[in-house]
Amino acid sequence: MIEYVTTPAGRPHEPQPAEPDRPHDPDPELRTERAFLDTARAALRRMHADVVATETPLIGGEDNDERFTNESNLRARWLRAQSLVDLPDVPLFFGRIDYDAGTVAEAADRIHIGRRHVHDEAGAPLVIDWRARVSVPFYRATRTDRQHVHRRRRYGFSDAADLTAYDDEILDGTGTASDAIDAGSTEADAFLRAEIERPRTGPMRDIVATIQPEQDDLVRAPLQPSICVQGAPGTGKTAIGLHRIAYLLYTERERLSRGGVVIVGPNRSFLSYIRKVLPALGEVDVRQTTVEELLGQPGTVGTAGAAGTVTGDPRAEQLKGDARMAAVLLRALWLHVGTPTEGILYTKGANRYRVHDYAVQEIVESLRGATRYAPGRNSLAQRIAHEVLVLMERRGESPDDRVQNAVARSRPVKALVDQVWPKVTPEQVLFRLLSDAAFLAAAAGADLAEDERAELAWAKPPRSAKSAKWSPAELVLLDELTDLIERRAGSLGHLVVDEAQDLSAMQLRALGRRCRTGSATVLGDLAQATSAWTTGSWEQVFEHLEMPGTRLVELERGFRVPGEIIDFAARLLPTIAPALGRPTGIRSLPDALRISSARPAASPDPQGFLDSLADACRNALAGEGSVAMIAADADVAELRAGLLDRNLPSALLGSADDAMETARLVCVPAMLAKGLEFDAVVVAEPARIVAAEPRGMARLYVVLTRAVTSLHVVHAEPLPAELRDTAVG
Ligand SMILES: Nc1ncnc2c1ncn2[C@@H]1O[C@H](COP(=O)(O)OP(=O)(O)OP(=O)(O)O)[C@@H](O)[C@H]1O
Repeated sequence: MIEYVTTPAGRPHEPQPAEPDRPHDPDPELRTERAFLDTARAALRRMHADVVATETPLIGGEDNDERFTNESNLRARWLRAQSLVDLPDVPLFFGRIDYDAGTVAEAADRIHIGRRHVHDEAGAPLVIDWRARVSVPFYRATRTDRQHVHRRRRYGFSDAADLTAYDDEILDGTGTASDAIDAGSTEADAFLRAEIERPRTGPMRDIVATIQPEQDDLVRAPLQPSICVQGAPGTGKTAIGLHRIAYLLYTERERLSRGGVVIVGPNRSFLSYIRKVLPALGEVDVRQTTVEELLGQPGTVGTAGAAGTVTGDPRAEQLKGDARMAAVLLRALWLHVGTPTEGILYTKGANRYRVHDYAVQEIVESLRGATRYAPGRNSLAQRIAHEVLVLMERRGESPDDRVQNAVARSRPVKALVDQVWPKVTPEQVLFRLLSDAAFLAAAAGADLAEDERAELAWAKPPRSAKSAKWSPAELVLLDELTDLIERRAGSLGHLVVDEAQDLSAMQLRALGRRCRTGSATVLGDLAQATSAWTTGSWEQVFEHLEMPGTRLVELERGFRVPGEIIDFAARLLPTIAPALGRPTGIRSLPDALRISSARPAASPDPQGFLDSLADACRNALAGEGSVAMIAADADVAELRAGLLDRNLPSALLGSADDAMETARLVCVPAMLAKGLEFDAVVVAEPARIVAAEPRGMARLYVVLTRAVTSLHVVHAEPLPAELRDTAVG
């Protein structure tokens, strides 16, 4: 429970950083910019203090509406204060554009662009939000299409967010020779490279200072239609999704805050990795969750779990994620509605009214499938009651609505409804489906073959629906049944689904249901599909989400992985995703890839292998930034113990949310590597990663594409054939 405080002295007043002590800088322009930064930070502190100091008026009274209004007002102010906290390590602005004189009405021609809007006491803007329309040319203007921009300035900052340098691009060629470095984009590329190569020390950072034009196009795409980004590893999909949320909250805040915005990621480790991006962009109210949590299934998948995790029999779990299950469940539910063989006799005083079985049959048939299951039960009771009322009227009575309701609730009507259209829970229906072969056969119709039904059914059914321990895939089926029984309100304003290629058809249906009136940003890479139930085509994903008009965009320009590494990993593509384009890396690092054969495969020697692995890790740790040792899930603990024995302290990813921040060397089970990145990566024994699961080759592709600076593959067993014969040594 969050506490909202109304007094100036109370939280959420965070400590605000003071201006740093700086050595005197000889460059007057830099001095001016630094002074401007100080002014802007002071203004932000004042804005924050104003919000904290303002009393939120509370409405008296204790009824629900008044309490709700008070809570909402306090929360809104709390959120506003949070969004105005000056984060000590996040620069307040990162760029500036100088427009041609007179371009921007009611504002200066020179604007500083930052993560949020800052204004002075008189209300004049000091820093303009990057999301504002007037900021767009910062990202889009080129020398050939300069959009009235004369100069684009980018700033360099120290780790403490102190301004240390600036670089200018003069787009109209009127600058001095020294200013006019290459406006074509060498400068921009250098900035981008520096930003990408800045060593990583923990969670993901925002990319707001260097968003590329093709990314900007997606970040600023309107709320409708939904968009899907198919992108090779490191093309910035996750970054785009997060910045898009921040952008949409800026342009459509009211609409979105009504339904809410949710980002769905593959597992807790990934969510922990991305958790700081939106707060750095001033957005503190976005739910970041896994599919399991969103479906209200906490605990089914723990820290180490992942969407696409198969906990039961893999083939059965795959079938349970199959789109055909939607039809099977629908039939299974409606099979509970029987054919009435008797009518009812309703008695009131000396009068008796009979509704015949054929009349009840007609009502049941007209309702079957025309409503959700639960409201159908009520309708049946009401329609029978209506028949009774007609009989009453025929006898000259004049019954009103109250009489109809009383009849609908009467014992004979209730008994008939319970018999013909029984009350059921999702658990009862699924329990029956998976434990009663005849019922499953009837519900399956032509949708499931006999052998599939045999695989789907429980080998050892639990004793009752109540004592069943549902697997993740079964919980998704329960979610579908819940909606079939009583329609769910699906009011999310916007949904971002990352690593969407791994979701089953039934999971996608569950997500789409929660966003019936909103829109979605779907992010993923078919080549990184590792779950058994992946649908394999984006068109099918849109169909399952029930978002047929989704716009599909493909990105191939990779920012994370150097060309040398992506070329190596891409050798797997003809095997795992032959239809996809070949990714490229925007950077080339000649020594980025190393492959070490630890011992001849014929004489495996665990100690020798561990020594080689430890050497590779030590070597990686000699560079800057984060280091990961990635191995098959079953091997990680043992390999980590071997590294610890060799004096290499490390954290185990999945053991705690902040594992990536507690040690420079992180041991990562291959299953959790998706979506993450590290400056240096050491991969242990690729063949075992491939052998560990049916789509092991795709898993290896994921693992090989996590490195920003260096990848070292250590193996004793032969490499997969696609990766052999490399000149790298
Ligand atoms: N325009 C950019 N400027 C600076 N860094 C960028 C830019 N675009 C992407 N990056 C960086 O590249 C890395 C990869 O980005 P991201 O994780 O969003 O890629 P992805 O497509 O989701 O990758 P994957 O498919 O592996 O999950 C991140 O460190 C991100 O910050």
